[in-house]
Amino acid sequence: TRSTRPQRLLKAVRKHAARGDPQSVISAIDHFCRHSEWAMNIGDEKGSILDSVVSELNPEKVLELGTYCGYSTVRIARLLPPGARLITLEFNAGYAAIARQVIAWAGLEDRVQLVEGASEDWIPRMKEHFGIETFDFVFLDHWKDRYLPDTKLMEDCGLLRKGTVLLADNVICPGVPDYLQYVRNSLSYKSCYFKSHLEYTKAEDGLEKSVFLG
Ligand SMILES: Cc1ncnc2c1ncn2[C@@H]1O[C@H](/C=C/CNC(=O)c2cc(-c3ccc(F)cc3)cc(O)c2O)C[C@H]1O
Ligand SMILES: [Mg+2]
Repeated sequence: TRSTRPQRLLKAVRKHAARGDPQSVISAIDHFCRHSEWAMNIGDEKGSILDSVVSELNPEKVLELGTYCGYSTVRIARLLPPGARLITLEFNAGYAAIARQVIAWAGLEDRVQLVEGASEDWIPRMKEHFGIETFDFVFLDHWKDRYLPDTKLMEDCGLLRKGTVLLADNVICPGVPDYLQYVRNSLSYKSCYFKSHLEYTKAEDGLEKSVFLG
């Protein structure tokens, strides 16, 4: 049977990236998506904004919602100190299988825990199952209608602390209007918009950075 796009993306990583070299994995995926097949990775332009937010924050405990092929997982994990931990949630088994191999090729499996399952099932279990008190940084890039309910769920589960940073992809395209309205009007967040472009295209998109005020 025909291979899937994530399988072809992994093949391109194995062919063009050096094992243990996260930057070459990132470049191989960006090249594949720009010249072979578009895929919904955050990409190089918005990825540089993600890099600057992570580097400035130096987070110890990171949560990513929506792993897909692991592109943003690699972008974030490569910037973390070895003691730091990134938990990434992905409910599609096929995507999870590819992402595990992409993360391993980059040599970052010691910092990343990929959990297969739905965010709404795992967010309430972060404390008892992973011993997480609160997250320092959360990257939202899963189904767009899940951003707001999952943010409220993280608040209710006490997983956010004063200063926790939420960074949301795709706030223009495909768009997350309910989430944007919430973080921009809630007294519990200080929010700002980073204008950019939809990965590998000229269409407008952007990231919303929201700091939880407690
Ligand atoms: C609730 C939940 N729990 C765990 N994993 C979850 C989950 N919801 C989705 N996921 C997983 O995240 C991934 C989903 C991501 C959704 N992202 C998107 O739909 C998405 C779509 C576009 C886009 C833009 C313009 C176009 F013309 C076409 C597409 C661009 C992007 O950057 C995106 O992230 C894969 C899925 O299995
Ligand atoms: Mg996205």
